[in-house]
Amino acid sequence: MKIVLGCDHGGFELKEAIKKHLINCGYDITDIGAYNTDSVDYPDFGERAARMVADNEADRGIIICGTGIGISIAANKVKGIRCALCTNEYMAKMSRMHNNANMLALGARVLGNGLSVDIVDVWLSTEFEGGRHENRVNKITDIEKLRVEE
Ligand SMILES: O=C(CO)[C@H](O)[C@H](O)[C@H](O)COP(=O)(O)O
Repeated sequence: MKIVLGCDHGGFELKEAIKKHLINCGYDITDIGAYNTDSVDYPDFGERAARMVADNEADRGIIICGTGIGISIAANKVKGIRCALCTNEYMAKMSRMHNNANMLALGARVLGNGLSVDIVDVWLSTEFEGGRHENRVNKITDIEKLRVEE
């Protein structure tokens, strides 16, 4: 599975920890930055990672800022993206089972590294349940179709 990682300065250290873990697990990782803790703007990285997922250059995306809020809002503006901001393993599991989330957002100033890695592991190993949830996810896609074409 190809995974794109992105973050702002607030998420840099957690992104590095997650990257190390995922490489050890054998995932194919693309790191689009940030590459240090110099101040940057989270929408740039949220959008870049989201476009890679939307364009099938990555299967999933994991993005990190201070709270996870700003970067998830930015990613969710990209057509085809369902980015879930998760603060625990239950949310991570449900975001896959019920919402078929293709991106995960984490808040580095909210979560410790250990919990974050556990959230990532659950999120990556949980399948979409389909069934009644398929129709609901399709309705989200229908909302996107109302937008003026990009
Ligand atoms: O977007 C955010 C909040 O929704 C992120 O937490 C950012 O990392 C944060 O806003 C960055 O703040 P800073 O004071 O510039 O470090």
